[in-house]
Amino acid sequence: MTRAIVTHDLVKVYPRRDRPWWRPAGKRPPAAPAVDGLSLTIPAGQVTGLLGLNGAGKTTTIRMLSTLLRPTTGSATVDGLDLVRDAREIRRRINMIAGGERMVYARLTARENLWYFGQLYDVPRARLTARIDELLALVGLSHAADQRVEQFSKGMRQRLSIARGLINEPSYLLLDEPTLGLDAPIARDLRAVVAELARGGVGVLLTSHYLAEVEQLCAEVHVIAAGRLVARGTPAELTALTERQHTVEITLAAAGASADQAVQALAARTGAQVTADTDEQLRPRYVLRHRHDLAGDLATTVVAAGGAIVRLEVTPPTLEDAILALADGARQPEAVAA
Ligand SMILES: Nc1ncnc2c1ncn2[C@@H]1O[C@H](COP(=O)(O)OP(=O)(O)OP(=O)(O)O)[C@@H](O)[C@H]1O
Repeated sequence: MTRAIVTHDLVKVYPRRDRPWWRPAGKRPPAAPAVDGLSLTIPAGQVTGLLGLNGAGKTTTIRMLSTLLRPTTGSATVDGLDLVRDAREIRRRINMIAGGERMVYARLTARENLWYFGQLYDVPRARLTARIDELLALVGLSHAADQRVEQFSKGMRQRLSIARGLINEPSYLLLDEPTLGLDAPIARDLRAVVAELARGGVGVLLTSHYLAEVEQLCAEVHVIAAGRLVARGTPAELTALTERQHTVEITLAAAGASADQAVQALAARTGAQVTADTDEQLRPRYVLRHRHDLAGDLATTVVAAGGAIVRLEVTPPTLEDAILALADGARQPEAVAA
């Protein structure tokens, strides 16, 4: 059996809360599902991204996979174990870290918190003491181990939440915006830890609004919109899928008929869209849009035609463009196929 979390047609409909208690439920339309038939695979040993705009259903999916929320219909397995029937066993193998949430107790010290959660996860006592020390060192809290959490800064609490999420040495780690609100160096350390865990065989599911983080860590990304899968692929594949274009902007020192002809000829030959105007200093400026980066060709052509380049700037398509386009596409009748 390949080790993975596999979901089949997972659906979650939250009960409607906008009905006053005296009004009968019968006539109202049911609430739209927050997750609507989601089938995905989160393999062991890699980081898999789950992306979508606000309200797409990412947190709901993570809460179902962490057994905190029961699916309305559909099923999921974790290394072959059933999400609902084997929830107790699954809880030992899975953990979740949610950014901005402090899933630790203020009245307890850092060490006491980890001891408490370790017991909850049935970590053997003989292992637990050493594990707590390792984790406190990992998140840079060894010096504050015996301080009460109420005296901690926000960043320290978040770091302790990360240690809590790793206490049971999970086989699968569900990360919901894990670096939200973290200082850049701590966020970078956390990314390094996540990459290392994946290399060691842990299966990680990551949601993040920091797309650079997603591009850096994720082997594969699932994009969801309104609870449904709209696309799947490597970050590079998704970026290419949307056919967003490279934009090359070139500014020349002075107007010249042959440089102008050269730019227009290149655009005609490649099928690039071209617009011509002038900058604030009235120097000729051209903007070319094409699926490929034409900067090299453009520079060579212009120089060969005697033009002097004062500025050349390329804007490649980004994963952010892709997510926006995919989410947009999902609202149109013919959605981008997954
Ligand atoms: N407890 C709840 N009760 C009712 N509806 C909910 C509840 N939690 C979430 N929803 C709804 O379910 C949908 C999906 O929400 P969810 O939080 O899973 O999205 P998300 O992709 O995590 O969004 P975000 O990026 O904003 O965190 C939204 O329409 C949201 O309003």
